[in-house]
Amino acid sequence: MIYPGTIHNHQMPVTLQEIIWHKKLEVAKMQQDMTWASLQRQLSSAPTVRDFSTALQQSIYKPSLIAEVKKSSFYHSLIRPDFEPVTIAQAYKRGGASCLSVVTDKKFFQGGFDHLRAIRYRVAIPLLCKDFIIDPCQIYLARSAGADAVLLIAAILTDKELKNFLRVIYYLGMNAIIQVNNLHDLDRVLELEDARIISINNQSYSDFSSNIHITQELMDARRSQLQKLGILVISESGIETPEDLSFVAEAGVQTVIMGESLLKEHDLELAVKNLLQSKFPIHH
Ligand SMILES: O=P(O)(O)OC[C@@H](O)[C@@H](O)c1c[nH]c2ccccc12
Repeated sequence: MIYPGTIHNHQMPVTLQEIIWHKKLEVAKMQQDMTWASLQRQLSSAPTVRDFSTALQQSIYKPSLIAEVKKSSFYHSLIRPDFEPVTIAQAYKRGGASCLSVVTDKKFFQGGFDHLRAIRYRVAIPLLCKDFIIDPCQIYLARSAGADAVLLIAAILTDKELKNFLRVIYYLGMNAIIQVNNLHDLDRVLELEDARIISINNQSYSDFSSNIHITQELMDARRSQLQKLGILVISESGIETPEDLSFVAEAGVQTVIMGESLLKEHDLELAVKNLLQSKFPIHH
């Protein structure tokens, strides 16, 4: 018989609640170490914003690609041991990625704002800050590190927080990408007046498994409303093959975010080129 006390801590699956619990501690510590004046100074010397959504819309590839710079994830452990953020970002750009997603969470993904900063000065395409945003100070820090867009996860924010954070992001001249993985959250986001980019996450927040049919399901349910509102839709998580890419494209998304399947390849530039130039039929 297994008693709860015999379960070792490292065997317990990570939950979204646990991530947020740690994120709250991280944010509290960040705020302790920071003054308003130093934040303002950092912001005023931040590199200018690049236009994330225009870069996606002007891509010659349909769907366009946001390639993700991510060293590891708690659910799939170390993805790329020879992780060099700038080298990876440069290869992605040469391959044809329109924008990059840079994971900045340290504890669960081994990312950091320093990755964002380093890439910003060396690679000339727009950058998304991929983190668990629960406080406006993270948005300010993302901007000062050179982010052009910030991810907001609908499942961890109230409607009021979503509205406030959107306002901060737009005030700083950036784009917001609002992530949803179910119809309830998609409908909440559609109620917001100024959502412009929505990302359908194919991932479950309970076991972090991915299923690209989530994209099809949500698109089938709200395709006309999304079109009418002129919202740019992204599909992310678990997109691995050219077939997966055309599957979500046929469901109606304009862009994909891909990380792990690219990062597993030795030659990243070639991996991106092969993916974007693969001739799978896409019917519209
Ligand atoms: O590596 P994948 O399966 O291509 O997925 C990328 C991205 O969607 C995933 O890393 C992700 C989804 N939501 C996040 C929030 C934070 C960090 C990372 C993520």
